[in-house]
Amino acid sequence: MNGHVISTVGRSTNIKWHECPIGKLERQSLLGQKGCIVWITGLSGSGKSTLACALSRELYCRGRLSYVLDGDNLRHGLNSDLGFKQEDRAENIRRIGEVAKLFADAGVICIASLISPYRRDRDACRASLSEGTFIEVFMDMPLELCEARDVKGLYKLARVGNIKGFTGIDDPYEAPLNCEIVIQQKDGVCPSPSAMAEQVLSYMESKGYLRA
Ligand SMILES: Nc1ncnc2c1ncn2[C@@H]1O[C@H](COP(=O)(O)OS(=O)(=O)O)[C@@H](OP(=O)(O)O)[C@H]1O
Ligand SMILES: Nc1ncnc2c1ncn2[C@@H]1O[C@H](COP(=O)(O)OP(=O)(O)O)[C@@H](O)[C@H]1O
Repeated sequence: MNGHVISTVGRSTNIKWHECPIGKLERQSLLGQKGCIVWITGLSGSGKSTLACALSRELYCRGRLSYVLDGDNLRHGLNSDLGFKQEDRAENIRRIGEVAKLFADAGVICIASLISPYRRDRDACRASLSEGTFIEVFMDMPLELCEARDVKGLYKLARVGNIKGFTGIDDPYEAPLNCEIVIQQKDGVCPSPSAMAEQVLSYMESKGYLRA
């Protein structure tokens, strides 16, 4: 950011960016890792929260600092004013993306797990970050599996029309075209939570995220 320019951003006029001498690089070397966003997208019941928790625990065991932003959880607070129509989901993703960006700037491995059904919204978040900061993980699980799990009974309600606009039933889900990681069933069997976490961890390890 240019430190001297007075600018207008959205409805904020006459604002100026303040640089701090302690920046992302200093924080990263303190933590021994690279701040980034692991963005887990997929249908309800596809295992996003399960992977987020397993990954966070594995990182913790390896002495790495992470923080989980779960769509469901953030809807209890920051995003409690949002519903599920397209513009609300877009705003949900934009806000979580902005919060995740702050965590990544803090040097933290931020794990965002939310349906984020629209490609455009996910791509906008990616585009607002520097190269390599956004690691998109697609939970490529068949609708039939997610629906069979139906932990919260929401698919059942959606099928009988008691929930309108439910992702995968009567609302769209746009799969990523070029994501970094795809989690899939093998021979019709879903990998265990720790195997899913291991797949993400080995990607992170090989790309150097787990060192400053
Ligand atoms: N209409 C509709 N469509 C999809 N999901 C619904 C809906 N209504 C409520 N829920 C519950 O909300 C959870 C999804 O919230 P997200 O913030 O991840 O959604 S989104 O990214 O804004 O699309 C989702 O939780 P997960 O199962 O964890 O994905 C559902 O439990
Ligand atoms: N890899 C897995 N193996 C077995 N069960 C899983 C796996 N991932 C998720 N589950 C189960 O599926 C259900 C939905 O998972 P969850 O993580 O809540 O999905 P989401 O956050 O995408 O809605 C939970 O009961 C969870 O225990």
